[in-house]
Amino acid sequence: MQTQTHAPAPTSTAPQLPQVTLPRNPGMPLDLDWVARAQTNTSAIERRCATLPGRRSVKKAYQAAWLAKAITLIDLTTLSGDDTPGRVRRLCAKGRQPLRADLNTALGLPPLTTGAICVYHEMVATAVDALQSTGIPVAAVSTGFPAGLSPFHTRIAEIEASVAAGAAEIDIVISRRHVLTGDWQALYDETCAYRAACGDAHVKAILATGELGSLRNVARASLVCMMAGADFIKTSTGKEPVNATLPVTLVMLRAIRDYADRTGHKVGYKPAGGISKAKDALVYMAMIRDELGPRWVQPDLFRFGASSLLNDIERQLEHHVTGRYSASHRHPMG
Ligand SMILES: O=C[C@H](O)COP(=O)(O)O
Repeated sequence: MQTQTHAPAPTSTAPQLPQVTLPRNPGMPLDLDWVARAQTNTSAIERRCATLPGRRSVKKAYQAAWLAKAITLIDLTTLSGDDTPGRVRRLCAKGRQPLRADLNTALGLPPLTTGAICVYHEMVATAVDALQSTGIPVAAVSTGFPAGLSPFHTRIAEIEASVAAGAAEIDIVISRRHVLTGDWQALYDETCAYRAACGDAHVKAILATGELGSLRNVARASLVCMMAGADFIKTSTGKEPVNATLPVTLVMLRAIRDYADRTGHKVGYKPAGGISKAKDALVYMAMIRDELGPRWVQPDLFRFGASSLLNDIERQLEHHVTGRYSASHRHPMG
């Protein structure tokens, strides 16, 4: 029988303005021996993931604190073909004040913000303008998102244009074919070029894990992207048939741990796509805390890529305060 543990409340629910205080991952030369040694034990990984939600539930008093913390870790995202400046401005307003003021007060929380606002390049200028003097970074999905199959020079130009428009973080998509053909040198070179084009903007490397074929490929691609200087590794675009999962998360977190042990550089993690329930967010947070420690549960090292998670977290916090759930249509965005 599984025993439920009460995870301690996060040390602080007030890391509101995401400040990157860590030195960036500078990368390292491609180490093909290390890449080849990366293995995964799928059945052990699946067993561990199956038991985690029961073993690491967060109960009552701590739950609200963890959910408030989760809000600060969200890259609040809109990546739709029908995005408009108006929608992006509303999203930014939600990012500035993600929780209804009465709930914020009742919970005794300081002002919260989301970790970032994540949009297509075309919407970067609008988001930057809407977030002026908030300290909330704008993340742009560039490099021919989501497939990453546009000509290489246009992918580089897109990064440069997003940075020039004010994006502080660039979510790049890797070429899946380099992984599927085992061309690690090509993946490394591509990611190095993206990082160079980003300049001071931080690089989140989207692996599109649902298209990589195996957990071993996920582990190897994670290592190669970190060797190439990725500041974050991210699971998915949200557009693949399978997006963030716990097994993929475990593999990527262990790659991050190996890389930190060996190089001393902490790389961030961003699960993205299909994370829409507060209870699932708590499981991800428990896993990252278990695998990497509490330092990683901060906005400079952990983000959820999510378009609708905030909606459910706000509903759960409303229930915590009032004992009632409001209809989800009362939370039209986030
Ligand atoms: O990077 C973020 C994802 O595209 C968001 O996916 P979602 O809409 O399933 O939450």
